[in-house]
Amino acid sequence: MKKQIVLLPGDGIGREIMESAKEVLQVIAEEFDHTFIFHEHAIGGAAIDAYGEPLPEETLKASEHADAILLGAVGGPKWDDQPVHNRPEQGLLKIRKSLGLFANLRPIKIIPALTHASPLKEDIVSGSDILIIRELTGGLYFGKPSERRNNGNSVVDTLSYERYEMERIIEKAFETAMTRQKHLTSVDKANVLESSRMWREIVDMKSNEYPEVTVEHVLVDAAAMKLITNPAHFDTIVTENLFGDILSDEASVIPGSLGLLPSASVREDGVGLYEPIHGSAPDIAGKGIANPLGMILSAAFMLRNSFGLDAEANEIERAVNEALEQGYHTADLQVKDGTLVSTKEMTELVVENLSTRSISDSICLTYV
Ligand SMILES: NC(=O)c1ccc[n+]([C@@H]2O[C@H](COP(=O)([O-])OP(=O)(O)OC[C@H]3O[C@@H](n4cnc5c(N)ncnc54)[C@H](O)[C@@H]3O)[C@@H](O)[C@H]2O)c1
Ligand SMILES: CC(C)[C@H](C(=O)O)[C@@H](O)C(=O)O
Ligand SMILES: [Mg+2]
Repeated sequence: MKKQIVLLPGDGIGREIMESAKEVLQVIAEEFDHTFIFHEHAIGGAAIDAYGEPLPEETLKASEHADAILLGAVGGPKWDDQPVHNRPEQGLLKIRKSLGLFANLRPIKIIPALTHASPLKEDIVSGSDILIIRELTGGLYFGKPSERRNNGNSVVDTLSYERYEMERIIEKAFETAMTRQKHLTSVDKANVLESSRMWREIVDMKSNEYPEVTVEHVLVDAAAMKLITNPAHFDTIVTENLFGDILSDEASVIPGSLGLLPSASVREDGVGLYEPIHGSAPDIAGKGIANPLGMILSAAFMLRNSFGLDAEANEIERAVNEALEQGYHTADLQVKDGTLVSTKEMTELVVENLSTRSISDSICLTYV
């Protein structure tokens, strides 16, 4: 299989972990006889420095023509003085919006080798397998007006959604729930927000089309509490943009670190942008200690979801688990014993485990 993949490393640790994903994909390409052609482009702060804007035209054009896009992370204190409309983060919002990537899938699972890594009690997190489906191209992030008024003494941000924007993400959530445990939790703030009342109406209407799916409505504040006191309660969660952003970072304590979680941002035709859910981590950028596994697992997510390469994605996930099983971990993971490794070392361990598999497989085949 031949695929054109656009790489957008971005800023901070985004640049460090993108190297890891690239290396893993190169090994997969060799092992499985694929051709992955990488096209690297600037986004975020790096693009502001080089082109004066966070999403240059050539980055967007290349992304439009790609088979899939991998993104590291954007942002950092260097660009704090930029006006809001030209901050690094706007590059990310604009690429999501321009490519119509309205559905953000954020799976939260316990990695088998990491059952002890969560700060939560093991019996609480045990068996957790959650998919947060976050609306990604509407809500407060994109509503107009968004501005200071009255000589800077008042401010307005706008939460706006069109009906079709809610309908398509809710439809996606029902469809996805049908492939999972058929339990859908819709998260909103319908006790206060008009937008949430419309959201709830649409969920209730859609539920008539999916009688097999059990639906519950949970207010976002209670959902935040339940997510970490009883994560095993949840299967598929659907929510609007900002609530999904906050809940997914919170949910990362279930497996043990923000550095572990991958995501896919997709539209109806399956075109996707894949990125870890975390940011550019300015506090550790440049130190070579970032956890590359959320990025590597995002590459696996891309292979499975955009290219249908299940065996290859499984292979990466197996190699990640194996590296952790052997007792290696990066500094973000609070595991008692084991060996602390750098970003590069963790990447090499994953790569070695990919290769080991091929060697042991061929030995097995010889004996069979
Ligand atoms: N998708 C994105 O590009 C994205 C996502 C979130 C935040 N951001 C941006 O990143 C910048 C920093 O934001 P922040 O500090 O609030 O959030 P962050 O996610 O960058 O970091 C939060 C904490 O988690 C740690 N962390 C994150 N990823 C890690 C990893 N892979 N390995 C080890 N530790 C990791 C960081 O060191 C930090 O202590 C901001 O400019 C923000 O806007 C970008
Ligand atoms: C950087 C920021 C705009 C972004 C978001 O809020 O969507 C990030 O937090 C994320 O989760 O991808
Ligand atoms: Mg976020």
